[in-house]
Amino acid sequence: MTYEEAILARIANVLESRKPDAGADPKQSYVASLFVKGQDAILKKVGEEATELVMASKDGIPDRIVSETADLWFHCMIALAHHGLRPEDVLAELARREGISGHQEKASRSTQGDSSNE
Ligand SMILES: N=c1c2ncn([C@@H]3O[C@H](COP(=O)(O)OP(=O)(O)OP(=O)(O)O)[C@@H](O)[C@H]3O)c2ncn1[C@@H]1O[C@H](COP(=O)(O)O)[C@@H](O)[C@H]1O
Repeated sequence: MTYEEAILARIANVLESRKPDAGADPKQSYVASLFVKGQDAILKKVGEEATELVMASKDGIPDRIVSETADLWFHCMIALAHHGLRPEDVLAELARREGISGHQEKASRSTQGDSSNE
């Protein structure tokens, strides 16, 4: 496991420990408070953080772009955890896609009769 993978895995472990059935206190833990509020609250934060990243990117301030991207990734990890998924699942999917052009992937979808992205 790389240093970066280890960071994501450690955060994912902390997220698991913040779930209601793990006994985390929503008054003490931001993550626990989001889990208690439920999926809609988690997804609302994902949407807000995505919008904040868009604004930071338009402003072109590198520190803010990094900070807002961290916020977005973090809240995406909470959304994954809500579904029992882990960052390793996303890394595996990215690894599977490595070297496959997006154009090539889309073309192969249309020859398979997948019209979901038309
Ligand atoms: N990486 C993070 C992290 N990034 C962002 N945040 C929080 O996510 C929230 C982002 O919301 P906003 O930027 O919109 O700020 P806000 O207006 O204060 O938030 P809201 O009131 O709208 O929810 C803030 O409260 C941030 O502090 C994080 N909270 C926790 N972590 C990690 O999660 C771990 C567990 O956190 P707790 O569950 O709080 O102990 C921590 O040790 C960290 O490793």
